[in-house]
Amino acid sequence: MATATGRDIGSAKSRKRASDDSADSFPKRPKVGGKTDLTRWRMKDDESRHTWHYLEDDKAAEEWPQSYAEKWYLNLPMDLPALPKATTPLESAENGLTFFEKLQLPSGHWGCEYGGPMFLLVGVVVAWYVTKTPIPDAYATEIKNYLTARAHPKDGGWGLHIEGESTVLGTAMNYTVLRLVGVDPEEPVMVKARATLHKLGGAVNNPHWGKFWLAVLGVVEWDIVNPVPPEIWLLPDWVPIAPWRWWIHIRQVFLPMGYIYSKRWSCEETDEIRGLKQELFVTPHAEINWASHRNSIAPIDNYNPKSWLLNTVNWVLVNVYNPYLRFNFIKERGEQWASELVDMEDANTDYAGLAPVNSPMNMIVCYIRDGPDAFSVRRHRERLEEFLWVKDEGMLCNGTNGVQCWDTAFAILAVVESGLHDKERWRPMLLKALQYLESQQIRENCKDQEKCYRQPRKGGWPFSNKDQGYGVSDCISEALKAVILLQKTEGYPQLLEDQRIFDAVDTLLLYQNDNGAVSSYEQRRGSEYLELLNAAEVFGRIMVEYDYPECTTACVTVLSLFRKHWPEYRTEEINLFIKRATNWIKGYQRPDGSWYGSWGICFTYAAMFALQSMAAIGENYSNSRVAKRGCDFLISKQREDGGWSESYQASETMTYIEHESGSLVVQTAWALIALLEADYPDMERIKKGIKLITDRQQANGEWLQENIEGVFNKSCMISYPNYKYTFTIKALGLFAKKYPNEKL
Ligand SMILES: CC(C)=CCC[C@@H](C)[C@H]1CC[C@@]2(C)C3=C(CC[C@]12C)[C@@]1(C)CC[C@H](O)C(C)(C)[C@@H]1CC3
Repeated sequence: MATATGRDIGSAKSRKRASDDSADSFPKRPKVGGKTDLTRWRMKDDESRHTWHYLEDDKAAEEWPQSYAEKWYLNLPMDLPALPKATTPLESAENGLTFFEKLQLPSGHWGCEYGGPMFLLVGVVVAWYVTKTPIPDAYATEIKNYLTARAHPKDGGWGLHIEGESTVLGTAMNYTVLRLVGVDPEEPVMVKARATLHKLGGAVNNPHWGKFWLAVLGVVEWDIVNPVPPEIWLLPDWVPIAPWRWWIHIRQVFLPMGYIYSKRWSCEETDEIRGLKQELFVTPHAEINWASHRNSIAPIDNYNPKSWLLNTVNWVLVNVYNPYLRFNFIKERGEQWASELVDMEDANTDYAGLAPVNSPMNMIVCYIRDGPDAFSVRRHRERLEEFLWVKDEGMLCNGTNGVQCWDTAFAILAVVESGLHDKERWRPMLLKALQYLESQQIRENCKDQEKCYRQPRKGGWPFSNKDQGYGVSDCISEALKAVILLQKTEGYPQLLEDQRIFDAVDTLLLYQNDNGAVSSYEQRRGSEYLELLNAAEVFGRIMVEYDYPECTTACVTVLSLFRKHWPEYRTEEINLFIKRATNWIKGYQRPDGSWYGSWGICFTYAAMFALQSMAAIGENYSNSRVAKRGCDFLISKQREDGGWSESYQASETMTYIEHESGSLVVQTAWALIALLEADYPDMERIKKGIKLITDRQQANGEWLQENIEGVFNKSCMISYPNYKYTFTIKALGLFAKKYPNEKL
């Protein structure tokens, strides 16, 4: 059989079968193909633990009918009637809410796909594969469908995220996924992807994380993987590079990765692995000098090239430390401590894990260490399910185990800030949402908090759910704002007594950095110089916490609200916090009046937050230079049709770039919220944007999905499908509040 690059890899069928002793214990994958029946998929909301189930028979499907939310996730017809046409912005907001209410889940929150990154599914599938977890046929089929649908139309490869160009990481990893779930290497999708991978130099050009996954599978030798010594965890805390100072995501990934690297553990060889060994490389596998490719990387993957310092450290580790100085007792102590830290992470998240990169790695650590039947492995196996999502295109891996608390907080805020929370009509929905947030507040600090380098989390809210259990500054803030606003409205129950509100504030006050700004999961602990040790070539700004206008603003707005209602509680500290935070926001404004946003695209998203901060301290277009410049920047980007449109490339390049697809509803809403918060005086300009939003509203009240909204680490995009409701409704509502007599 000839590959698209002409090399013969031997037919999958004629190849020698895996030797019976090793391969027999592996669940055999049947041929994958076709489609599942989308009307048979159900998403179980077990107190916001989401898992997808495929109902095999009619009876089961009848007994568990598909909800509106499920139909919406799967893009199936919802058959909702057309609503009376909105004649005012407020009616349009209510039409939007009528639709959005239908998507609320039984436990009171909203669910959604959280896709975009194309480097996550590989972790889940490799973890399943090496731990011999059977992969249900319906999963395999829909994974194949998703990856086929998302293969780059130009060359059949995959990028770092769904909008990106094909890379080695994306292509080699997703090709591997497809092989592991049972796709035949001769299928057109594989042939095309393989050709692209070969053009990019094959899998030896994988970035670090890609090489790691292939080493776990035994497709490459460990010599190709740059060092991840678990001994680094033995460094005393005062050392400036000690890992407790790193950003939580890189820290929790390096931890299990280090353990597995140190063990040089690889899965036994199987048919699929033998196949991958032949298919992923441009030269014959046996002839590859693995060590010589440690630093090989395709230019397209090399977004953040390794520093000279890291290259030197790696060289010393490989050529001096590993062969001559790595005494067994140091190695074992490093492994032992890493293993204990993995256990603490598992205990603190009930095996859910921080995110879908470290979670499957932790599962593999447990498998290596505790054996296949251990509770730890079984529990991980269950929790891994929660990262998966099914949509019309197929099955994908979400960026976290959901967006539950985050979206629910914004949903409440949209209604309250539109002034609609007083209306009886919206009370049941809001009450359920409040009950949900109540149930998800984190009530206890981590077990062994100091030992595992966690900061207090009691009183906080996570981004997804309480099981995951990581407080994030802005998730705490937005949720607390939603809770306070509702609880201070007549007719809503006081589900959280004051002490629980104080707990949230106490936790929040721990987040401020020395310069007044606020980061994401923790206060900053290390210097930006640690970026010199960034080994993950595909991401920038990943080694330490940074200052974010979004997170800083969220804290400013909630603390401003809090002090109005509880003026006596920690008054001095709160006043100082707000002052220092808003000063930082002012100082962070760029000469053109913009702010760089890290979690949404990009300057538009940040402007919304920064101008809210200014509003919180009474600064607006007419009395503040900062607010005026912020508005002028936004206005300079308004398009002819009244909308805004920013490309994900703005996040990558840190310069404003318009999206080629024209105005976008979500970004228009962000810009309008910013202008409304800042009291921008030209109503007609704002109304033009409002018109764009209402014109795009469908008869049943919904808005359709447009371009991707979110981002992380500058280079990877991620979807927030509920933003097209929460922010549009908020923009419409704010406008209606300010200009109640304006018609559409
Ligand atoms: C590089 C690695 C380890 C990749 C795994 C994916 C995670 C790092 C991403 C996926 C979702 C993600 C973008 C998220 C955030 C951090 C990084 C995450 C967890 C946070 C919590 C940071 C603070 C933000 O304001 C906000 C709350 C919006 C996001 C939410 C999603």
